[in-house]
Amino acid sequence: MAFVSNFYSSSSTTTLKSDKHLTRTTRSLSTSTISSISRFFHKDSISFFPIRLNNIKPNQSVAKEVSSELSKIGSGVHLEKKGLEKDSEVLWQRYVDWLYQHKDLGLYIDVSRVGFTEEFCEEMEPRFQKAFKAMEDLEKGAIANPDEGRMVGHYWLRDPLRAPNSSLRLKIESTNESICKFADDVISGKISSPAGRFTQILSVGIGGSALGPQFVAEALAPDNPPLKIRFIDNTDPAGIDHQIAQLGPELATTLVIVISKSGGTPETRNGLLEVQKAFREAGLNFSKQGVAITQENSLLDNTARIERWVARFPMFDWVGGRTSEMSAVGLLPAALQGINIREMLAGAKLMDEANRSTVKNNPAALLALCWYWASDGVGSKDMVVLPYKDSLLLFSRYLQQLVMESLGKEFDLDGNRVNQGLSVYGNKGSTDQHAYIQQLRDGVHNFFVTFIEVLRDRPPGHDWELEPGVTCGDYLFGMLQGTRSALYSNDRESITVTVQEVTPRSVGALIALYERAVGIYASIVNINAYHQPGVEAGKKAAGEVLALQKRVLSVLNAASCKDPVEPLTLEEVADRCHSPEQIEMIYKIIAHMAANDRAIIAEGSCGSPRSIKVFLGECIVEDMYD
Ligand SMILES: O=P(O)(O)OC[C@H]1O[C@H](O)[C@H](O)[C@@H](O)[C@@H]1O
Repeated sequence: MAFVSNFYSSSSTTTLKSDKHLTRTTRSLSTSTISSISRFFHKDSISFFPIRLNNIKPNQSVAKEVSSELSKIGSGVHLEKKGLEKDSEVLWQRYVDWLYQHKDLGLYIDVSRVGFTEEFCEEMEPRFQKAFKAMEDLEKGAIANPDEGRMVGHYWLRDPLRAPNSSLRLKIESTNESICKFADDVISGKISSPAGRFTQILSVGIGGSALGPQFVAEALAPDNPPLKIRFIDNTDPAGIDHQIAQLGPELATTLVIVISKSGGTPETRNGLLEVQKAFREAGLNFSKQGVAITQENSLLDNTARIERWVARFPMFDWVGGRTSEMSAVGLLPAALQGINIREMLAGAKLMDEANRSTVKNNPAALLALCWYWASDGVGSKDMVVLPYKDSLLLFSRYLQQLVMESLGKEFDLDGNRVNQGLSVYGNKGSTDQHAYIQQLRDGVHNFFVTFIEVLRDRPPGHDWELEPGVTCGDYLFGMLQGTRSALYSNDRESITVTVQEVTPRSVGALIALYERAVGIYASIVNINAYHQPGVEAGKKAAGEVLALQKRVLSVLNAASCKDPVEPLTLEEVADRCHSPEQIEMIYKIIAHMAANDRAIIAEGSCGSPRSIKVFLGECIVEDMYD
């Protein structure tokens, strides 16, 4: 507190005029104090100008302490922002100095609106060197996912020569060949359904086995693809019914691709069972229309082999679900929609090559640097991803899994509890400007933005001016630039990633960019990006709920088979299940069954749980719930 007051009184005014001024007024202060103040002011209060002070260390706790002390001072302190003119000069220089360009990909990254300093970069350098070394080892086949004892090989998928041995290389190459051949044969009608040429794809999968294909379909599928794609990515019966109903008679010419690395994910299994039922009811033979993408010898693989499905494609042990877009998971659906998957792979490969460089020339490292700066290396700010292009709508959803499942970890690699993460959300601009940008500009300052800009508005020859000198795309451009400026003027940081066009090549590059940024960031914060131990907890609990439901059904069945029927209270059900401590869950199970006409509330109502008496509508003599 004292040093903050002194700082202000020594500067004789509550206005900071320049960085030089800041340097002068802080000369007499200790290094750590200068560090704290400079980082705090620099980042949160005044501007994002690089401040050149020696020995500045990123020190979150002190910066936060300064922040809190300043907030106590309250309205007594008014910090004037730098004049716009001056800002624009220095900002332009910063823009030019830091602009990243990948010539072949036509991709740019602007980090000038993130306020990291040269000193911060220097401080971070050792961590980046460590991360680069870890990435090099990973690419050479190290066990980069120690908890699961696995290699992490998604980079080999687009550059098989980098695979650590020839057997892996051949597997990748032959899989890619067979994907292209299969897609060609399906599109040409050489491989067809009993009812004729395939016209539709129904993709059944969840998480990493759905989000990439969904994103790519939305981004790249032509207006009239050879096969249209639909997705079942949940165990919501109404959602599944909707997809099947939308297919209608075309179910007979639908290629069903079931995607699951493990081959045992419940939602995907349920989707498959529901689709198979629909096939039976339509008098269709599922095995003539089913394709499996899964690990060799998984339950799904064995089922597909035994039932002689149309085709099976491998998922490799060393490719995680959330980084599987360049494996059969993403490539097969894309190829079937007429998307040039060779170009996707080429874009990703070019990006990977660029990401083997030093920080300033390494686009993924630049992103990781910005993420670290903006979120204090602890996820203190959310990442809002705003593509200004409708076809990239699902990018943020795709990134949500890639980033949050990779970085959201309880422990670091040394076993310390760190509760790391980086939250991601966003849809698209300018649409979101009419939804939540108000809060971003004026409200709680808990985020930074990544704009995704696409320079080409629409294919050449189609543009027109809807008012003199202005096209529809100019508005979109203006909205992006305006929002970027408006956010910046209120000290909200942003990154802008620019691509020329949304093409298979640029989409491949974007995916590769973020895959690598996540890997590097994980290294600099010392966590395992490639496992997901937390996901298991929910799955295990869901299994326990379903096991309890079977016991409840068994108890209710026994009471419902009595003559006369014996309606039971919740307490009675819980006692007979030997689970009195589970009474709340038993209530929820019964309320769910009652809402679906599978249990009958004889007395009372679900709104007052203690009043309920319940029985089953029918008695099953041979209890099959046990
Ligand atoms: O491909 P699957 O084995 O069916 O897994 C699908 C998804 O399951 C879990 O939720 C994992 O956390 C995800 O990373 C994975 O993508």
